[in-house]
Amino acid sequence: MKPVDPRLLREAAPARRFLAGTVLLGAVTTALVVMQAVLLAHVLAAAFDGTVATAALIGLPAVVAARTLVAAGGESLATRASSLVKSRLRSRLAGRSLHTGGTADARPGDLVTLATRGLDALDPYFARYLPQLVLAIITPVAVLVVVARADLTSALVMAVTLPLIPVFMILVGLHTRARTERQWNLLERLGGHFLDVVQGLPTLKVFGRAQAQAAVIADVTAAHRRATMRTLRVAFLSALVLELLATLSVALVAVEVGLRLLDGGLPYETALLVLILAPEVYLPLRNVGAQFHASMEGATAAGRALDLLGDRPSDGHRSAPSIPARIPREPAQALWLSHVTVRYPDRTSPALDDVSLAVEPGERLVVIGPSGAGKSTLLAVILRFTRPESGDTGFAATPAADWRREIAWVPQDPHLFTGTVADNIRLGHPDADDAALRHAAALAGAASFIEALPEGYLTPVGENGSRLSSGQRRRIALARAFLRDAPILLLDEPTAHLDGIGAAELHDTLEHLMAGRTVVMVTHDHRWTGSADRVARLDAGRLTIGAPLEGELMTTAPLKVLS
Ligand SMILES: Nc1ncnc2c1ncn2[C@@H]1O[C@H](COP(=O)(O)OP(=O)(O)OP(=O)(O)O)[C@@H](O)[C@H]1O
Repeated sequence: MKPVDPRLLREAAPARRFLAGTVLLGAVTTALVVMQAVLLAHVLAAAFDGTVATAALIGLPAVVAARTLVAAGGESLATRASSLVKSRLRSRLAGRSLHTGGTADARPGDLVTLATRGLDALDPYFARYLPQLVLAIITPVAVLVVVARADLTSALVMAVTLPLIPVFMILVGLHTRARTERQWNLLERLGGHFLDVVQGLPTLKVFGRAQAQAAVIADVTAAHRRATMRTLRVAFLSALVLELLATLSVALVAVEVGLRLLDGGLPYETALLVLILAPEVYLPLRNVGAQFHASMEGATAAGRALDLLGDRPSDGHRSAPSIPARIPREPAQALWLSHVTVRYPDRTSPALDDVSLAVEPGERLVVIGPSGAGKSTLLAVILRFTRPESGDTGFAATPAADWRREIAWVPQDPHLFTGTVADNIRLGHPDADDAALRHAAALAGAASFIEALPEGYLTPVGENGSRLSSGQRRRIALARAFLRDAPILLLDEPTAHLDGIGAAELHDTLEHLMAGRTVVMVTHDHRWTGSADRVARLDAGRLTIGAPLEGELMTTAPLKVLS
């Protein structure tokens, strides 16, 4: 990281007035530092001679008070500059995220970490580091000029030792940069991964991968902790060494001044002035080193935010299925519900009201119904995400994890996890080899667009597939289902939000996937009723076999209802 990031300063253009005020107050502080030293030397020298320098005695507290006020004013101006820059960067990040659902290089979780904790860390950069940087430039020069006019030898000693501090700081900075960047990357990964896992928890549960993800979060947390400790260690050590260097330099001036004072080669008041001013030459540089470490996190985060505000999401194209699916085994447990009622905690009317149905092995049941009728709730009961308030099911006695092994679920908006395309398909069957993976992708009609991606199957998909179109995400979810090769298939609105062409392209793939499996499909799309073995209708939680609505194709056998 450079001492000052020019992009960040450009971003701070609207806060220019505040920053200019900070620089001006820095110059005033320097003048006050010199005045304070001159007055103090005068008061002490007078006291040594047995007199009282009244004017200097009155002026001294006034100068100290003015120094305090100017320092407070400087910090307040710098904080206002920081707030302006933060809110500008935040709104640009939010705008970017809204338009793209993330960026090519950042997942929504990363953006949240950046926009909150990351940009908050800019306060030390603007409120303390930048003002201190100004002081570190103005004060040593001004003090050296004052000392040179009083005593050239001391000024020369200071001029020789002073550059050692920035040289040493640059060396430490180079060493720290990589560590801070690593620490920040890990924190971002942690934020992104956590959000990713929470969003995709239902999918992880169905595929039995939730525990594995918890272990990944634990690993990233531990790595972040180690990186933070390493960065802190370097920061503490470098502060110690800078302190030592500055103290030795002041001691050198003190020895040289003391010897000449004993010789009588230096007036008492001049010696005092040099001794009081000597630490002031090194202090601002020492402080800027400390503030540099405190502000690095914010500056790194802001740099990352500025990097991200320039990228574009990529897209691909669709492909058609080519290879026939193989016939899967029968489910081990019976798929039936008897008098099942589900009521959500804050609702008076039930989401499913006394629903009974049985689906035969290999049968295809299509459940249609308007929005809010309870279709997703029905799937949630079968997936064991929702426990019925009353009623019984054929799978209630089976442990949920075992039952879910029988199921492949393609949700309405499939969740893709951070990782490669291959990782996402393998969720369906973690031990599957590459050949099986490619076969599943081909069956899902996903092979050609995956192979056209920059790194093929090893291309990272971005958080929740932000680099893929919604049709491509759906095909990856279908590939997952093909690879899972489970006897029961649950489909939630498989062609929702697709135009006529998109839905038609997906139709053949879905037919392949459904072939030979026990299928429950919930949908608004009446076109699917034509190929169903049976059609059920859900209305306000009640499953009915009523007369088809106008335009509906309810040409199927009546629904079997368990008594
Ligand atoms: N977690 C929940 N808490 C409270 N009420 C819920 C919850 N989930 C669903 N509901 C309510 O239960 C009813 C059935 O919802 P469900 O999502 O099953 O319907 P749906 O037919 O799948 O709708 P859509 O087609 O819009 O997805 C609705 O009235 C809905 O508002």
